[in-house]
Amino acid sequence: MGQKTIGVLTSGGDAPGMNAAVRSVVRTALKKGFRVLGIQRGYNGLIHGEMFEMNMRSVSDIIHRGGTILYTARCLEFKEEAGVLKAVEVCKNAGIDGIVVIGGDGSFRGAADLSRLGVPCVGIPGTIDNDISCTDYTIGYDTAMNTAVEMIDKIRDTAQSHDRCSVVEVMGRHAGHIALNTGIACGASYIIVPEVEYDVNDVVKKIRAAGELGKHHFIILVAEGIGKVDEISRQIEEATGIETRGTVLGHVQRGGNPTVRDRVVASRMGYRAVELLENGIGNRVIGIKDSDIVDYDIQEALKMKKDFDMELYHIANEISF
Ligand SMILES: Nc1ncnc2c1ncn2[C@@H]1O[C@H](COP(=O)(O)OP(=O)(O)O)[C@@H](O)[C@H]1O
Ligand SMILES: O=P(O)(O)OC[C@H]1O[C@](O)(COP(=O)(O)O)[C@@H](O)[C@@H]1O
Ligand SMILES: [Mg+2]
Repeated sequence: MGQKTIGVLTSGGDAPGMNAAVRSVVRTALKKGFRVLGIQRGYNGLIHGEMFEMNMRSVSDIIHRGGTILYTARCLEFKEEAGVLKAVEVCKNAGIDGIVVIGGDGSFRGAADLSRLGVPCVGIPGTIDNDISCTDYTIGYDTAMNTAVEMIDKIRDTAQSHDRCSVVEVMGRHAGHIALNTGIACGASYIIVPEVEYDVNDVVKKIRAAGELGKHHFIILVAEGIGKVDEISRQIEEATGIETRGTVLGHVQRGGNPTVRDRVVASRMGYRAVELLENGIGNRVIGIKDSDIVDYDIQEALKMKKDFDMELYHIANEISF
């Protein structure tokens, strides 16, 4: 058998730590004697054959950088069978024996399609949202939350100076994990997430109760899955008479240098992904469970459900006065 060739790509929203994962995949594969192809712009680049051979130095000086040196994309064409078939053809022609796909749930659906059609893929969870059920943790989550907290601390300074209420929206797509953790870390008076039903009257009650205990400024955290920051701000201002401002943090949360945690998890996951492909095992997703690196069948992983941390939500509510 000739030399094995492994491809690596990043797909979906970028996440800090993706570069650390790419570096780990490339270095592990090269150490094992494989040829490595960097595929640019996710499945888009795969379909169009945008790829280049990588060596040890191709991943120098990137472990500390946000974004992804391989670029990323959301590729609609790949959601159709014809797009996947095109990609399979490209893989055959390039002699690709397996691909490491760094991305989120959408990217893993694509990886399952490719695996089914004969290109073994291993997924590494890279998304700030932490919305992948089979893993406790996704690459980028820690950095995104630390960035959000840094920003909200600044918002708090101005809210405090003006005796205002600030309603802040953080990312997370349909999940409230970022909102919950940044909310507790910023001392938010109330955290509104898709996983828990909310009534703006309860938010108002909480603000009033804290106000009676001498509080003059308030942070309300809202998950992207709820949105409506302007409407919620207006409702709070009308009901309490407290001047209220809304802020949507947006893409700032996706950038910046990855934290230690993101770099370490990315390095561990990249290593395992290559080990699987080395053994001819595809259609797997890597995860981390109770600090251990694990892997699952992609279809099974996509069927799993992730619990929202209701205990933490309860604690946040109890101590925010
Ligand atoms: N059901 C699907 N089948 C095949 N490919 C998919 C599917 N869903 C998403 N993809 C591919 O994965 C890409 C990234 O998915 P997306 O949901 O945008 O981000 P993420 O992977 O971060 O969740 C999409 O642009 C598309 O190319
Ligand atoms: O960058 P875009 O296309 O505006 O997408 C925003 C979405 O991407 C994210 O930042 C990351 O999501 P994915 O990792 O699933 O791509 C979400 O939090 C947000 O809903
Ligand atoms: Mg996703």
